[in-house]
Amino acid sequence: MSPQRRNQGPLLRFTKMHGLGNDFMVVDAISQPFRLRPEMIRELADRNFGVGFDQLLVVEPPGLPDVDFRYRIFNADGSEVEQCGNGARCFAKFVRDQRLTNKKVIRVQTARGVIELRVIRDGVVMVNMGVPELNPPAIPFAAERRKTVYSVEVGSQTIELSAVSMGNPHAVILVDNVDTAPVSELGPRLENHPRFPSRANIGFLQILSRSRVRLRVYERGSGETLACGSGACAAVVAGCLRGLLDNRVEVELRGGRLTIEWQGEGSPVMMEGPATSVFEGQLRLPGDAAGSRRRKPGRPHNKQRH
Ligand SMILES: N[C@H](CCC[C@H](N)C(=O)O)C(=O)O
Repeated sequence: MSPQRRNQGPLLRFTKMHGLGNDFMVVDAISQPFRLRPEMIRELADRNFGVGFDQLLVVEPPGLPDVDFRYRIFNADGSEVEQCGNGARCFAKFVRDQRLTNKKVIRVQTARGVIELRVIRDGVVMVNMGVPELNPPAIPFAAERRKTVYSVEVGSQTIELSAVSMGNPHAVILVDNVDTAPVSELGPRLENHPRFPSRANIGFLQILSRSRVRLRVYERGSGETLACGSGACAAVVAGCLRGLLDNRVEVELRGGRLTIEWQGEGSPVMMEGPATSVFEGQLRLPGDAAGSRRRKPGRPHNKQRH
């Protein structure tokens, strides 16, 4: 986004937010026109040359009769994805702060279904994250049949993992100590493993007790984040299915704590946690930002399998 080109396009208003340090650029695409190519999203995600964020969250008008908004999610690599739990809490705070609604129970349509956001008080939101998907083809994960723990070959290693979808795909690996877990080495190799045809978020789970865990997540399309809401949900589901956790679990992430509840197969995962606004900003997009087909030279097109 060269400076001289910066002054050609429209001004874009946004709010910078985070959920336990998992940070977002949030855009109201109802009150202002907004459409960005993946390359532009990658530029805006850059923490030196752009705004800097793990995900871009976009608020759009509803596409279904019984929902309040459409909720679109883009990773820092520009890939559009199906779910973002920390983002959902921030979404609820954003639409109320921006006076787009005064509801305290907000139904939003994502790429993988409808989720319900319940504002407990300002800055604290409970999200019904939906029923986890465990059947391999729906995750998607390549396996002959559904198992609680799969063995996956990564180079010369065999990794034991659980596979869960919260709308987005997750692998969950048990570790003795998240502080020494091979997040940066194993995370990207599993994120892009062929058995995850849509890639995956990789969670490293340390069990402290039946109601307390620690978790680090190497996120699909963004790398390790300080917190991952859908990852916390997937980790609790995996731990419960392994018989290691009770129904209500405190998940300690590097950015803070989430409360996750799951009553077992067929029931939705409930997540409660904070949502924080940091600042409001505006930026001028390059004149051709809004989606002309001309590709920018130079940047390798990111490997996106969506
Ligand atoms: N990286 C994720 C999207 C964001 C999830 C995370 N930030 C959360 O809070 O759930 C994916 O590609 O599925």
